[in-house]
Amino acid sequence: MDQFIVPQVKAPVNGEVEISGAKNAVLAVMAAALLADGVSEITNVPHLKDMKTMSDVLRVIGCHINGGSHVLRIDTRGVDHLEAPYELVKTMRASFYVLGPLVARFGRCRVSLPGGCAWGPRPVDLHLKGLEALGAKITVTHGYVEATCQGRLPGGNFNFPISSVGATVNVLMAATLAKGVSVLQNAALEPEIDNLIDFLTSMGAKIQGRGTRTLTVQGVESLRPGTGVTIPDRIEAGTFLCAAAITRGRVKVTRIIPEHIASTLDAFREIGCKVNVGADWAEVDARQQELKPMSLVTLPFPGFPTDMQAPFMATLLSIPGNSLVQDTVYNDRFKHVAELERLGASIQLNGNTATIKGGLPLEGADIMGSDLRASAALVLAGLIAEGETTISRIYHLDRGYEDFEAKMAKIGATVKRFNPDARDAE
Ligand SMILES: CC(=O)N[C@H]1[C@@H](OP(=O)(O)OP(=O)(O)OC[C@H]2O[C@@H](n3ccc(=O)[nH]c3=O)[C@H](O)[C@@H]2O)O[C@H](CO)[C@@H](O)[C@@H]1O
Ligand SMILES: C=C(OP(=O)(O)O)C(=O)O
Repeated sequence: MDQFIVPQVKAPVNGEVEISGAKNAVLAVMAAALLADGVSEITNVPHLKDMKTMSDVLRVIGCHINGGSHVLRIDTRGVDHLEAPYELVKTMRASFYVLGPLVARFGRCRVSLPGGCAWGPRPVDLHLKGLEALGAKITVTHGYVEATCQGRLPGGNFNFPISSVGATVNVLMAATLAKGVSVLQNAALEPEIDNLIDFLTSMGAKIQGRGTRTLTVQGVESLRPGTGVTIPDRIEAGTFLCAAAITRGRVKVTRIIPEHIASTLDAFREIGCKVNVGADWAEVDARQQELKPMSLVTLPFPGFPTDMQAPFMATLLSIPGNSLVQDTVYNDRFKHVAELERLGASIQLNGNTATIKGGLPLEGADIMGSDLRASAALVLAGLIAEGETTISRIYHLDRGYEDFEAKMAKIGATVKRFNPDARDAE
């Protein structure tokens, strides 16, 4: 299994990074391709392990997938197996997105419950309740969800009791092929939902309320294959900006949509970084700045994203004084805390709130990635830890950061990949 070696940065990072397409947007759009018969095309697709996993899920179902550089073509004409197996779904939660499209288009499917939680329980009850509200019959047996309906889904109304990106994706996709009108209330507002709505609209779906919490969907009898342009990855952008803040350097991220990272930029301003923003770029400059601690609370969009919590916590470690980090989206998303402590960090965890005593020197150590963003946080901390930090289980990070080491190199940070098993075999 690959590991990263992260030496301490010799000088504050400085440079420009071009941001890739958002993996969380592509995953939803790939599943949505199942709603039509034919070849859908998605551009600005990052080369990531998650894209391969979703491609494997779609292939099992009978799709043919090809493409070129950052382009994916999904041909659904061969769909003949309405099942997503545990072996694949367990490795990536978003595989569960095939449930809504398959039951809406084919009237039945069998999809494994997503297992192997990265940091704690991540239920799918709202996906199931929402699909039931549209008229699907759902049973859960032996770890599989079976969804059926007679003919087309009737459609219906559903009020999400809490804001859920994944449940909104699944239920929205299913509603597009329902017989009647469906009204989804308290739908998620994340930019990835808008990206999905744009793709569904290109397929002929009739959706009103884009950008609001109430989506009204007039179901149609069939959809045509779609074309989608993936939005930039707001979490990748935020992570590279953290590299600027934590090393007191400067990073400009390009090919982004600045509004998508507004809350993250506000947090950088609050700790005292200079933030410059252009039409499709943003820059964090922490050179010669005295940074100050802050209280950070994660919230659904447009609030500060839970996916940025771990990378930002690493940043706060570098700032003298006490900072607070509260995750209200995922109360238990703190697997990185124990690993950061191995580097010498002082973090007190109480429920969903961490108190960080910043400004203490960090020392390189052997540490382990537990999930995608936790792994990114460990790399960031490694940049300022004295000596060398070795991070194992970086397959988590590979799920979501394209060309990570090359992009780090562009801003002057060394992140070396190596495989200890290959070395041992020599
Ligand atoms: C592939 C993808 O896009 N993943 C993102 C997606 O995950 P995901 O879609 O899994 O996250 P949700 O928005 O659904 O989760 C938000 C909250 O709702 C709860 N919940 C969710 C569904 C459900 O059926 N029941 C329930 O109780 C969750 O436990 C959590 O507390 O949004 C999260 C929140 O922005 C991000 O951290 C993930 O990176
Ligand atoms: C947690 C993430 O992804 P997933 O929901 O697929 O685990 C993420 O992108 O940070």
